[in-house]
Amino acid sequence: MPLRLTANISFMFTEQPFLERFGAAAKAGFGAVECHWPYEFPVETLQAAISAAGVKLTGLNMPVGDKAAGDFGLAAVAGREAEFRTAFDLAVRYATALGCPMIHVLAGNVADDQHGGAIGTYIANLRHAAAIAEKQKLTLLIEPINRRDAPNYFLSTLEEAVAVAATLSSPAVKIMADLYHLQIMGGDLVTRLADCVDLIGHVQVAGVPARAEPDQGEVNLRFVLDALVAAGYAGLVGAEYRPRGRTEDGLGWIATSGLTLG
Ligand SMILES: O=C(O)C(=O)[C@@H](O)CO
Ligand SMILES: [Mg+2]
Repeated sequence: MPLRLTANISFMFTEQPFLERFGAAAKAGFGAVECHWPYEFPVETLQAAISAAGVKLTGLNMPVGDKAAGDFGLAAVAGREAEFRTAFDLAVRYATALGCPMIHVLAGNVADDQHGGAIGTYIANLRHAAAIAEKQKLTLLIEPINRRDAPNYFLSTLEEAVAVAATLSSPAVKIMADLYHLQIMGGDLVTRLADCVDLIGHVQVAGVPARAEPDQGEVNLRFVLDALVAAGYAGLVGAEYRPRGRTEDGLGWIATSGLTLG
């Protein structure tokens, strides 16, 4: 079975206002989309846009806290557990109302000398969220983000994510394997991903280092995706890149990717 591609409409189709991107993705052939933070719109408005476009929303991010003040997630940030729970509840409300099965739980920025303490906060917050997600049949994604783009982000390597997911041992907690971040943080994608394939809940793709269409750069996407399938991965693949030009003009890479759209 070929893997199915989703369009991340927070990076793609940004030529259109947000609500019009569902329709733009559908017109380009996508049957599924994911996004980052849809919270500026009421749930009913999003439901209408998604249903009019005839697409499925497969993933969204939980709120990150005060982005203007430097927040990029709350899960590993000590002292903000109440805020984490409120933000998580909002994400669950949106996800369930929109029929969206996956929520990305962002860890947040933590100073290097605070990492030792932050792991306890991270595990406790994820445990709380996982219990809710298990009941609601949602999947929580944790994503290692590379340290070049996000130097203070708490979760930066695949191996750390594996250790966290293994500690939690919840069917609701999976890793979002974004090949862009993972290539920057050590590469060796085929072997490292195969070693933890059972813990991978979602894959995202972009070219490296440009973070544009994955048809250029240092990763042979087809080779890596074929290896993931051979290792047993059968989930979705999100196109999370910044198009070099107009989004629609840059979709040619899909034809040779082995991915399916519909
Ligand atoms: O930046 C990424 O990579 C993501 O997947 C986002 O969800 C976080 O900004
Ligand atoms: Mg990503």
